[in-house]
Amino acid sequence: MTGLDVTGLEGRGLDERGLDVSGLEVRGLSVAVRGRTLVDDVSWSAPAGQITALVGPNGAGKSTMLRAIAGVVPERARRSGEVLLGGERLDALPGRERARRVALVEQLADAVPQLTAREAVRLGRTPHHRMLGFAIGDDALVEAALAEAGATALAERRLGELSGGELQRVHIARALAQQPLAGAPPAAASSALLLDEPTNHLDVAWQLDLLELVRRLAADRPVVLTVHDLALAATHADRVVLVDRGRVVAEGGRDAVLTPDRIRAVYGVDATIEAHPDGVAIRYRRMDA
Ligand SMILES: Nc1ncnc2c1ncn2[C@@H]1O[C@H](COP(=O)(O)OP(=O)(O)OP(=O)(O)O)[C@@H](O)[C@H]1O
Repeated sequence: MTGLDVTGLEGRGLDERGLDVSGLEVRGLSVAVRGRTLVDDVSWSAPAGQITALVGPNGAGKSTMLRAIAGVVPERARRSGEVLLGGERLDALPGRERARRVALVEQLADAVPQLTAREAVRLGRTPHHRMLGFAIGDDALVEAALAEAGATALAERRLGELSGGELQRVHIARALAQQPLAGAPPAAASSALLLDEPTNHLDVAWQLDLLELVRRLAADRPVVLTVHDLALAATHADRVVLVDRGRVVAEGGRDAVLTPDRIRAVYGVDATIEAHPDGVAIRYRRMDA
């Protein structure tokens, strides 16, 4: 089981207030579309070197938050607040530069079935070029990204033939290729990886595989993932941010955030939480049962 030490930031870039400026920090972020508030003045942080799980009921605003951090908002949306990475304001950066710093792997990431995995990963280099095209060094970065995501063996396969788990790896490789010097820390310390429901549609073995990959990637960058399985979040994440109706209900270590009281208040179900040496198990019951 992963330790959940929210104060374990020694050796990281702390500013004079003790905040981790090498990580991702969301400050007062709001997103509204046609007068409806989807994300309501949320503030939370995701330190580099840790996995931060964003959890909450359907429609709570998790995907909208990740998209807003990556600079993607719905049409006619109004966004306010700040997003900092390594102490630098991301929302002030041009889109292309921002895309190099923050990579988002979406739930239903669009996949052109005819593309090979290698071609799809190459597209990750797009924010590094003025026009569509490739530069010297791209090939090596693409191969490094494929290797880092454990997708080298898939390079020549077409996306349309891949399983959900294989496709997820290719999407992660593309996200890594999008960032500066993929696979070459410490430059990667100034980039962040956002994964929207990365374990969706994966069988348990693929889930564990993916979470091991995510753990490796989190070694030198902040990784934020959304997940519905609270036991998985409690077992594999270092930090948990609980979201409900566009707001942050709680943020911090597993024990502090995922309590039966909070689960009841947010999801409307009773939960029994058991910590085991190899993970956390949660049983749910209807409140009136
Ligand atoms: N483009 C959009 N225009 C208007 N409303 C939107 C748009 N995208 C999302 N919403 C609304 O914003 C709210 C939050 O959606 P979001 O997808 O962020 O939630 P979520 O927590 O990721 O949900 P889930 O767990 O079901 O994926 C929902 O009520 C959704 O209907």
